[in-house]
Amino acid sequence: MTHLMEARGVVKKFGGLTAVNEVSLHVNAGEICSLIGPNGAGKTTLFNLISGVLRPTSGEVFFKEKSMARERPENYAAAGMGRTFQNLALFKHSTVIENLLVGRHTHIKCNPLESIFFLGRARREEVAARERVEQIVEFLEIESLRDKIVGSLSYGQQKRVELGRALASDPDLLLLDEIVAGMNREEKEDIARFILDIRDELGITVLMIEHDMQVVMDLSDRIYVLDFGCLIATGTPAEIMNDPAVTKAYLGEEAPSDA
Ligand SMILES: Nc1ncnc2c1ncn2[C@@H]1O[C@H](COP(=O)(O)OP(=O)(O)OP(=O)(O)O)[C@@H](O)[C@H]1O
Repeated sequence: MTHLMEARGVVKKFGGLTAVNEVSLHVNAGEICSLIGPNGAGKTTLFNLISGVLRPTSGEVFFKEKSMARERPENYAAAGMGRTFQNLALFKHSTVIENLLVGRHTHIKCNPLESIFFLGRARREEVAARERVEQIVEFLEIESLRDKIVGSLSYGQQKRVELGRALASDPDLLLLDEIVAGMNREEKEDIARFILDIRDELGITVLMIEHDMQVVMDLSDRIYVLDFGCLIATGTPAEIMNDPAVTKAYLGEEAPSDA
């Protein structure tokens, strides 16, 4: 089977520290996969390597079977990779709609002259962008927030807008970095439902870093576990829950035996 995204033997060193150590993983089209591990395990660094924010010290990332080694970071969205960030990456003084339109910019192909005079292709692209953004607003149930300034929204609402911004680029693979962190139970349940719908209704594959084990166990088809930069386990939620190496990484001790 060909993988939508594959990391092969990826290493990232920061000076003397090996943050990601020979990690190989893949995500198949249509899956929801999670990347978990204790604080400092290397999850965000690995996400940054997958999404082109960082270059690996060695190893390679493939997306749609193409090596991304020479791809410029700004081309990743157009290639079909969308992501959210652990710390919100929104324009706080702009409205929700304006933020979502920024996420749509990868689909704008008109040249500056067409854009200035708002003619032909520029007009068609603008109309298409606004239509798509309105669909996302409806999908994420944020109609009442559409004209609000992002900085005035609650943290949970802003996270939902950031999810919308990532969706606006129509990604094939969506990378979610701790999307439910800081949310209350109700907000988490809403986002969990949206993640399932993103896969089932929009057909978008998801790879997420998540500390909330309830969300991880409920949503994931497969889970990868990192510890000290190394991949220590991979499997279904049931397999991961019963893996002694995972318990040891989280609790710092061997899992109790059945005996
Ligand atoms: N730019 C950097 N320069 C130096 N060290 C870094 C850099 N980025 C990350 N690190 C180190 O790499 C290791 C992995 O960090 P990373 O943020 O990837 O872990 P994480 O699993 O995402 O942690 P958390 O769950 O706390 O977000 C840590 O020891 C961290 O201090």
